[in-house]
Amino acid sequence: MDDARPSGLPSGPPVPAYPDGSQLGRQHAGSALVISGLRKVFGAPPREKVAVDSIDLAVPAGSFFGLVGPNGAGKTTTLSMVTGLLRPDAGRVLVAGHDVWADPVGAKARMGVLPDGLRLFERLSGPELLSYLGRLRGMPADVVRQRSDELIQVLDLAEAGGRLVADYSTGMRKKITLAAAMLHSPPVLLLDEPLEAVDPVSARIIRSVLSRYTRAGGTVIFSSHVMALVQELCSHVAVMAQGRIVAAGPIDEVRGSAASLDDAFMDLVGAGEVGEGGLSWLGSSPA
Ligand SMILES: Nc1ncnc2c1ncn2[C@@H]1O[C@H](COP(=O)(O)OP(=O)(O)OP(=O)(O)O)[C@@H](O)[C@H]1O
Repeated sequence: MDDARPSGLPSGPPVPAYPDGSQLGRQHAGSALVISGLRKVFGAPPREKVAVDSIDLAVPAGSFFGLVGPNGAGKTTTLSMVTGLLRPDAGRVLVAGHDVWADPVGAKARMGVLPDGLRLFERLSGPELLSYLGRLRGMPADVVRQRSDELIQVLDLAEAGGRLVADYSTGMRKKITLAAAMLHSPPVLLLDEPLEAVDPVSARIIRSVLSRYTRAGGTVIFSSHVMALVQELCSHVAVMAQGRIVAAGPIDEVRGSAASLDDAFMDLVGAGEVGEGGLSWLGSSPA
């Protein structure tokens, strides 16, 4: 184990190697994630929906990166293509320098994923699930056991003991999936709404584990609707609206002169206030 890393989490390569010899890889040698011209259209004309509209994005290695946007902006579709779950219509994705579609094994070994809609092996206990996934990744049994014990302890899942994942609460499901995502100590974590629908105690634990991971050199990319959380946790942010990236960069730059990230977000996505005349009936006598 690398002594420079905080204890309680598996060690691993914090700095990605960049074996991708392409111009894109060379141009972004300091990036944990590179997205170029990524596009996804659902349906067929005349009813097609451009969910992700040829986006470009570079996420610096070691950053805590928030992907924010209103409902339907394209965040989940983007993360699904980045993690190799959904085939893009066009574009390239490099994770730690490995092309997700040309070199899926290399890319997937370097990422940990918390996907939208948690599908788990419900009839296993938490430790059994981690053991199974670790062995699937080809990790030695003793390493899997040691890391799994530490993750279960740090994520406060030890009391669940042999309880089946099917009986876990939403917060416990997110935590065991996060443990599975971190087990092989990837340099990049991609998390779809890791803190939504999670109670404050579990949320605090998840936040602290993710902060420790970035302090140890890992890169976290997560989607969220909660602007205060993104402002507090993230070093960088990208704002998506209608399938496009409308702003991206260090959080202070994206916030600009606005009082908060929330205000900047409202300006960027063009959200309006409820007008004076709207909902005037609300609060009057029942009909
Ligand atoms: N499988 C699909 N088939 C058709 N349309 C889809 C599909 N998946 C997503 N869409 C559409 O693509 C657009 C982007 O959806 P997406 O789920 O990526 O947005 P999001 O930013 O993650 O939204 P939310 O914040 O609500 O989770 C939406 O208009 C959505 O209805």
